[in-house]
Amino acid sequence: MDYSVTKMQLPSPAKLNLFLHITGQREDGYHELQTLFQFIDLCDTLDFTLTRNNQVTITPTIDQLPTEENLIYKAAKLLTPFKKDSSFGIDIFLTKQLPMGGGIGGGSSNAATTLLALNVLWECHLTVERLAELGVQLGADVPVFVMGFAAFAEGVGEKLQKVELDTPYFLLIKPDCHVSTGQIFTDKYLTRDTPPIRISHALKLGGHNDCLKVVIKHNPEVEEAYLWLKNHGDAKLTGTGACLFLAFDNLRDAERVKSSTPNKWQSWVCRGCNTSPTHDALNQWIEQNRG
Ligand SMILES: C[C@@](CO)(OP(=O)(O)O)[C@H](O)COP(=O)(O)OP(=O)(O)OC[C@H]1O[C@@H](n2ccc(N)nc2=O)[C@H](O)[C@@H]1O
Ligand SMILES: Nc1ncnc2c1ncn2[C@@H]1O[C@H](COP(=O)(O)OP(=O)(O)O)[C@@H](O)[C@H]1O
Repeated sequence: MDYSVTKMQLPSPAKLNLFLHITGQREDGYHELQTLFQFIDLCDTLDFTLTRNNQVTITPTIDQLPTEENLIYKAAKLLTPFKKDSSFGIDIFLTKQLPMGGGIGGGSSNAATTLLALNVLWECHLTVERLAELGVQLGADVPVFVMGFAAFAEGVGEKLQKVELDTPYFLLIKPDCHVSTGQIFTDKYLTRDTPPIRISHALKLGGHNDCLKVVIKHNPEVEEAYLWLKNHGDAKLTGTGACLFLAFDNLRDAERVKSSTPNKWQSWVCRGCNTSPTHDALNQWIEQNRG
């Protein structure tokens, strides 16, 4: 055994798309993007317990989501061929805090956290690059969570260049609606021809979110929250929404605007991070449990 300890607890953070440009569409229908990913310290928690029964269990189940469709389960199944011992199984306890379908990548993050944890507990010994390559099959956002650094991303989000960004406080708001990513990407009025920019341009000048107009058209609740947040600064949509965010230099200002946020919207104050909290915790676990 690489490690005698059979339990591991890891945070599974959300991401923000600080901007999201759609630069084209591939023949398979998927869209070519340019985006700036940053993690935030708002996290789910996953507790892993290694077993010897060759089973994958996840508790509690997510409402209306069969276990086989849970991205945590799919991630575990992807790693099964690489287990050092075929008897290895895993019990996973999920503490969900991240809203689903909010454009903050909770499902993708859970999948990446599972890949990283099982790679160690099941002694698969795959590189993070290989895990990211496997992970993209589960979702375009999985690679950035596996690699664990803030990144300028291209392709469908899997071609990553590491970046160091300011780490502001963010006020994150979730309007009370669920945006369908598929519906946004199939809308004929979606802008798909934003000219590609260079990374230096992206870092200096930022960008916008091409999905905003179409998301607002389909979801009046997002428009209402966007207009409200815009009164306080440069409000942005993350991914295909529904979550919106606004950056602040200091915690006090972020908390002040949060306290005036209408109760009908969930809201959080969080901090941007350039390294994924999953990686910080995993490195600490490895350091503590090395033989
Ligand atoms: C838009 C982004 C930006 O970070 O974030 P989210 O809003 O989902 O968090 C992602 O690229 C979301 O990627 P991913 O998580 O794989 O999207 P999925 O829910 O699997 O995709 C749903 C559908 O959207 C379309 N889709 C998705 C990604 C992409 N680059 N082009 C697409 O055309 C496809 O039709 C796909 O079947
Ligand atoms: N472990 C998981 N956590 C959240 N959502 C999951 C999970 N597994 C599968 N899903 C599915 O993925 C969808 C998108 O989830 P999520 O990644 O949180 O949204 P988004 O990419 O919009 O931020 C959910 O609506 C749900 O059906």
